[in-house]
Amino acid sequence: MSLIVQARNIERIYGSGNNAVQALSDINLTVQQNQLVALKGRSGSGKTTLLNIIGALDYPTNGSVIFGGVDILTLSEKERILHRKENIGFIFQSFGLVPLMTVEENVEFGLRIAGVPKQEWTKRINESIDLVQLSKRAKHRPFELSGGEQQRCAIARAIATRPKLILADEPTGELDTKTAFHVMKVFRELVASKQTTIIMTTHDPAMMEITDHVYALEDGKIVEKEESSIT
Ligand SMILES: Nc1ncnc2c1ncn2[C@@H]1O[C@H](COP(=O)(O)OP(=O)(O)OP(=O)(O)O)[C@@H](O)[C@H]1O
Repeated sequence: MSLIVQARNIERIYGSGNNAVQALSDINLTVQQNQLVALKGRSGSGKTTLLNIIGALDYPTNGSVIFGGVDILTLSEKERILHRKENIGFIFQSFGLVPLMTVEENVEFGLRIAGVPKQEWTKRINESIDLVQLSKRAKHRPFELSGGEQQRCAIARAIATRPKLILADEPTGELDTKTAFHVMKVFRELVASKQTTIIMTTHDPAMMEITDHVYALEDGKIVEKEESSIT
């Protein structure tokens, strides 16, 4: 097994002076390739901030993030954009779907941005939409979908590009229990087939059970790392 992500001594302070908020401090975390890892913690404990930093969407105040052996803080802005495009799939709470595009067009848009060859598109679109059980809604636009369906569309878009790493902020938060378990099963299959590594946040202990490791965050610090019973 080899390391895909290593966060070293991460600190993130928002603002300055009296308004400074210490969102993260002394974060050390290592994630092996083809694992499914969860971050848990109360609201405001720093989970999203950490995902943003690992995903090269934000800079830590101190510390470094190593991705596949490269310190991403040494990359230029252009290289960071390319790194995100080529290596990372994001499933975030705002979903980031394009309102005027149907489910399949949104997934296609993700493939186009990631630079996946055009001849692959149809297969990948059908496969990923089918995996999240959204085929019946493939021709619908986001405003015609429920919150959970929009979330599954965002998941389909992220998995279609087969990124090395998927960062998912509460990916099952909008889903009913049955659908949430189905999505976790899809995540496990992707990880088992060695297609990807997934770091997700969740509040749900039942979802944590399905992961390889759970990191617990409290006030911006990792307080425990649990091995899941599944592996
Ligand atoms: N842009 C910002 N400016 C100032 N403070 C911020 C900013 N973003 C987050 N914070 C603060 O940083 C801390 C960590 O926030 P973060 O969103 O990472 O928590 P979280 O664990 O993801 O919470 P939730 O489960 O509610 O999404 C919180 O105290 C939050 O108020």
